[in-house]
Amino acid sequence: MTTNATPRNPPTTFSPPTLESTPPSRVATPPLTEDVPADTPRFAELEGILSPVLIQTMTQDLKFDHMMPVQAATLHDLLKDRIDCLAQAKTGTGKTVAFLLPAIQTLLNKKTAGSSISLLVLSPTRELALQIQKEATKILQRLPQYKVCIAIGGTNKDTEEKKILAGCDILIATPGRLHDHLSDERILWAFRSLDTLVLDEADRLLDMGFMPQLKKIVQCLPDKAKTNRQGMLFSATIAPHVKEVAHLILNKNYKFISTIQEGELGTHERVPQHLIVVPTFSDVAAAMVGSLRAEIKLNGESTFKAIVFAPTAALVDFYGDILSKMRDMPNVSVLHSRVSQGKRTAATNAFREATKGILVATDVVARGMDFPGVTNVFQVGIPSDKESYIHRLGRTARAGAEGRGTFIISQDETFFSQWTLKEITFEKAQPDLRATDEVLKIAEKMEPEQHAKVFQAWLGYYKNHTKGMKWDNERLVREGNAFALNGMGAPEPPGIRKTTVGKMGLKGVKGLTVIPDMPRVGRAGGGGEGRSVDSGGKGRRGGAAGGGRGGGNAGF
Ligand SMILES: Nc1ncnc2c1ncn2[C@@H]1O[C@H](COP(=O)(O)OP(=O)(O)OP(=O)(O)O)[C@@H](O)[C@H]1O
Repeated sequence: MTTNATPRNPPTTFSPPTLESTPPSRVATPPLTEDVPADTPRFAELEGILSPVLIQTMTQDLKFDHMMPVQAATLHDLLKDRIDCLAQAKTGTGKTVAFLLPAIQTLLNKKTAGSSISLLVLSPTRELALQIQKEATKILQRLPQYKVCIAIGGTNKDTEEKKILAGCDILIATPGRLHDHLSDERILWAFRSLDTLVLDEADRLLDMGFMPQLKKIVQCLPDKAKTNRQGMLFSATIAPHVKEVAHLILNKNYKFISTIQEGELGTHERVPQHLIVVPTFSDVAAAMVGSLRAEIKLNGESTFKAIVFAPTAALVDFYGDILSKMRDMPNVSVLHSRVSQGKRTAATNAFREATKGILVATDVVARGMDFPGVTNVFQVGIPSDKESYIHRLGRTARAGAEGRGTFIISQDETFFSQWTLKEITFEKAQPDLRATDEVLKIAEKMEPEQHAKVFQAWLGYYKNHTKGMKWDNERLVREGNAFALNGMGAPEPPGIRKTTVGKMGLKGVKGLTVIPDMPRVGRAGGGGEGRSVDSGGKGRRGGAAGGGRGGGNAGF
């Protein structure tokens, strides 16, 4: 499949600095403490392109002075020429405004408030959808007659429906819930003259996990050519498959605009990335504690705000429980898809507002989430892929701020740092394992059900990486058993139900304790038993029972 995509075509109207040239000089933009480049155009200079009211909002309310490079590089194509674009820029560099501003101006140019949906933005997670809704509402604060609605999973569908039907100009949605809504004729009708369709975190939405839903959504929408609908894809990473499937949303002759150098991995130069390699999986949690303590000391406790990423929901709970039992840690919260939506939203909002604290999370907040003032990102265990590493790290050092990254892996996972992330020059640091006994004492006291969950999640996750680690299934089970005994302090390796063992592809593997399936009476009991794999990535859904469909939360 070929497209006529133009590789990194520098924009013309604003002659913004191409990032390929010298690094831009910087100017402080109140009230942000971060710096933004000074040699991009100012919002105040956009008269005749943007409505005066939007310019006032950007400059007086949001106090944005200069455009960020990706905003300058795309505005002309997206707004004046209304060209379909695939846009790439590093994490935390203002992509949200880059797509919202031209799309909102198009809305103002074309529609009176409440007439029909003009802009649809799709997001891979509910949290990101809520954040984009907030951002769009801020941009429209002087035009409150235009309504920004939301369609995400885990919330009341009828309430959403009523709001959409009451006159919605902009809809921010996750694919699963939107698809559910589209079975309603009245909602379909609201899309009759859609002007703009945006995929934020496009490469995630266009990967295998979301593709079937996305195809169905596009089929439901009015014909792109007839309605002259514009397509925009934005992401910090453009995985190779994206250019092949971009035609689902974009015209054949779409433009590819990137502010990232070719061959560059796309992480910020100013983020020191530390690599800590521990001898075995059982040492990972202690190294995490040791490294957190060192970074808290370095940063100062009063402003230490960190996200600790772990591969699966069960491992997030495991690390979260350990950290929250340590007196010297700031407030610890956890976030993953098994947490109820109400708690997820509360935890997200609280962490956004907090000046200090630790959020332990899965990839559910890896992409797009803008938590101000995150000083550190820790990745504990390998992520599912290179893109995930980049997006997770991008939760710090946003909009010109400083930040630090720490990647903690066991010896067997070093294939990932050596090969998958070969462009990164890591600063190697020695593990501090002084917390080993402390961690083990806390882990030993956990309920057998929690040990079983963590063990099962661990096996399920690393089963997907046996090739990289050059392990066979027996080695996987041996390592898992050692982790259960030495890392979790379980009295013996937990048993796994027969069906689950089958689903994991571990039938007949030596060293596993297989326990009989639960009798099939309803869904009660078991506290999470019956899930096959508590998977963390790439659209693989978790197990069958209990976790809910996730409606666009990608099963993390
Ligand atoms: N022109 C600007 N001047 C100053 N700050 C800005 C400007 N544009 C956006 N910002 C701020 O920069 C921060 C990062 O922006 P945003 O969240 O859109 O990043 P992103 O590129 O989408 O990141 P990610 O790849 O993680 O999704 C936000 O707090 C946003 O309000």
